[in-house]
Amino acid sequence: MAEPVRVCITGAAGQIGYSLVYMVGSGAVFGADTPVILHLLDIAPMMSVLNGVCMEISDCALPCVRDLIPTDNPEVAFKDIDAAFLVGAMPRKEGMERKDLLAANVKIFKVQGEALDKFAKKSVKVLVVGNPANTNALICAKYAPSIPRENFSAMTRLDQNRAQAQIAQRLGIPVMDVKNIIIWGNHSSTQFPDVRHASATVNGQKVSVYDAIKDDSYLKGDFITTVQKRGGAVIAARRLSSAMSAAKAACDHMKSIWQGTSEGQYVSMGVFSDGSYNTPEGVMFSFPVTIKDKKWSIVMGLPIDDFAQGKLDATAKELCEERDDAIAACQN
Ligand SMILES: NC(=O)c1ccc[n+]([C@@H]2O[C@H](COP(=O)([O-])OP(=O)(O)OC[C@H]3O[C@@H](n4cnc5c(N)ncnc54)[C@H](O)[C@@H]3O)[C@@H](O)[C@H]2O)c1
Ligand SMILES: O=C(O)C[C@H](O)C(=O)O
Repeated sequence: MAEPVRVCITGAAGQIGYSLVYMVGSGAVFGADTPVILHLLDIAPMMSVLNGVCMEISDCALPCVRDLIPTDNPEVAFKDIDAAFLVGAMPRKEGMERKDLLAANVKIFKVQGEALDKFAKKSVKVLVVGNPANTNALICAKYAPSIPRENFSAMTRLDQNRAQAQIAQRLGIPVMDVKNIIIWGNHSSTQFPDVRHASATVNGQKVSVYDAIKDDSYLKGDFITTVQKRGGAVIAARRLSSAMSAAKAACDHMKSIWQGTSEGQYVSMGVFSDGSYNTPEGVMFSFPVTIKDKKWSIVMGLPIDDFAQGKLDATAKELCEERDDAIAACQN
């Protein structure tokens, strides 16, 4: 068996945590032959619930789980970790936008950035799930200056999965036959789910999604708004924000980092913008990326038409506003 990977999951006593701890423990992310030591962080009042989660994980008798470390102490949670899923944060309620969570959540990511900086391995890969995810990831990285900023990313994989599922359902094909849908920008209602470069395999033939769907007004209208508003629709239906699908997407995201992307395929994640595609440098912008040896590269050279450029500009503007608000909130 390989060396154990130390994995921290924050908010482990919460909704997403309940699915995520199991999925990571089952070997779905780091591999069925890789033992994991799970560092599970939550706040002090949740320790009894967290102990219950640990009892259940233990009762699952998962071969990959080498050890469980439940704690409310960030030093213990982040000590020598290889990977972190930063989930612990307040979820939004009906009627809120994700950016309304900024004031409540951003300081958690400042404190956790400082703790990661002190206690985690410098090679740690940090995935931020807690909302507003892009801007929380930016703040977390800012307060962890000794860790390369490329090691931080924000989750837009749930949006990618949602978009892929919508197209597959529309075409009546399996989800795996839809490839390379892109989520640009913020994990918010300004995100741009883009199928212009995506392909679908229909009746054994690989064609562009545009040619397969043959409905411009759907692809430029309802498809985009459905994906943009899917989180809110789940909240309206469940009275709770998405959890199982969020945990699955977090696993997909970290698995892409750990195991790389396959030839010809890309995935979307919020990463530091280097100004590519005329986006503002330094914000955590969701781009299509390929990954090799745990390092991501933005897919370059995709044509951007006027419609797409308008969408990219709108989500970029929101990310700049969030960044400025977050930096101000951290100084109070
Ligand atoms: N990026 C995405 O696609 C995506 C998808 C779904 C949910 N989310 C976000 O994920 C976050 C968690 O959602 P949830 O449904 O699991 O919420 P939840 O309220 O069920 O669980 C959150 C957990 O985090 C804990 N927590 C709070 N502050 C903490 C801290 N400082 N350190 C450690 N733990 C802390 C809470 O005690 C709780 O157990 C929310 O912000 C939600 O909006 C993001
Ligand atoms: O929408 C939310 O607030 C939760 C999450 O970000 C989601 O997309 O489901």
